Amino acid sequence: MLIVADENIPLIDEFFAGFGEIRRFPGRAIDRQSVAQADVLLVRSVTRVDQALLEGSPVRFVGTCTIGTDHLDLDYFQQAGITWSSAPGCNARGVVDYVLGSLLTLAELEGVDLARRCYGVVGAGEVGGRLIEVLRGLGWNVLVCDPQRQAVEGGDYVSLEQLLERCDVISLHTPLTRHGEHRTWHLLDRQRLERLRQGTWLINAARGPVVDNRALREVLVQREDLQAVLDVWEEEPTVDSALADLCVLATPHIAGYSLDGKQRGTAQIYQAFCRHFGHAEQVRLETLLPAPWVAQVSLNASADPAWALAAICRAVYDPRRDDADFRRSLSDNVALQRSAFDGLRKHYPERREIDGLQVRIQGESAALSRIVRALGASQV
Ligand SMILES: NC(=O)c1ccc[n+]([C@@H]2O[C@H](COP(=O)([O-])OP(=O)(O)OC[C@H]3O[C@@H](n4cnc5c(N)ncnc54)[C@H](O)[C@@H]3O)[C@@H](O)[C@H]2O)c1
Ligand SMILES: O=C(O)[C@H](O)[C@H](O)COP(=O)(O)O
Repeated sequence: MLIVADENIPLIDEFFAGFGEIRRFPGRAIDRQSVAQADVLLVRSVTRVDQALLEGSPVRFVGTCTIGTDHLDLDYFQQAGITWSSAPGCNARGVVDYVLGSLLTLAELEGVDLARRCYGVVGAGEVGGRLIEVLRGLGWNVLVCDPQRQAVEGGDYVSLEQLLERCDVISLHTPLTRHGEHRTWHLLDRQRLERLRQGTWLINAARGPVVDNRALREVLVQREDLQAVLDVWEEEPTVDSALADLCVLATPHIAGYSLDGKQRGTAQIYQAFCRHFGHAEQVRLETLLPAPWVAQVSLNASADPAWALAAICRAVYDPRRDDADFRRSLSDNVALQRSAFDGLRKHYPERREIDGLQVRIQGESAALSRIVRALGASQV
């Protein structure tokens, strides 16, 4: 069996070495020639997998070690009888940690109390659902827009217009879809951006084109009251550096890049591969993840809760470092800028997830215990 894989998929040998030859390529360089003899294709989000790539190749299984599937032509797979799998939820926690870190940064810059803001989560799936749970666990006010879920479940959802009208923080967690009643391409278009409440914080860690980037740049120039955090870009790896300059935090599509999340992505594809080819699973992710650099933090029960929240989150992850690395990499030379974007992602430092942390509270504090619980960390 020949397995062609994106070179940025971690643990590929650990999971797949027993099954045949593995050939690695940079994701953006995977072409018809690379897959001409492949039985299995394992990709990340940067490889467009469609008829133009696969027609005439022997590929019968495609795995993407990502949550997003907008780079796959699923209609073609069905028509061509190609089995595929993504890795639902694999890096959802990483995105939640990114949003938390962004909120902490924004709160510090503007001197506001996070508990007094109204949060709007657009898309309540793996990422949005976990985020809602954390924010509500902290006792914060959260409104949710997810028309598909609303249609199936009924319940406590609001329309996008109501959410934009009432929320001071908007966090986007929809897939990128270009067709249909609920398409998300330019979901936040110029009209909606112009209507954002005074002082709104907008966070996009979904896909770049969910926000009209050009309109956002122009609106941010006109309205200094708005604050934007962007992890994803409409033409990435090309970045509108004028837009990046206007953002409070700007990062190169790394919101979900926890080590746990990336390795979980490979493990999920391995499991789908084993199911498809009828192999027993021999490798377990738990045996491969290294011990985290910071396993435990200790807080005194007298700590101010807002300070404690920041201390716990930042012990694990602080997006300001990613923002600084990204800003240093921006260049007017498009080729250099694109390769820096990919380089930062390829050499991303080890980062773990907040819910893997142990928190020791010296003394008794119901408020601190609630924060630890809400974050999904364990109190010891
Ligand atoms: N920046 C990153 O590193 C990163 C990491 C992971 C995922 N993502 C992106 O985030 C997206 C969401 O991930 P997920 O795991 O939560 O996906 P998911 O499929 O579990 O959930 C998406 C939710 O969005 C809802 N939705 C779809 N269209 C909508 C619309 N028009 N308005 C409101 N809600 C809508 C769906 O009903 C669903 O509940 C992924 O598709 C991916 O593109 C980005
Ligand atoms: O969809 C996802 O899972 C995320 O956007 C993921 O972080 C994409 O990472 P990439 O495949 O581009 O390395």
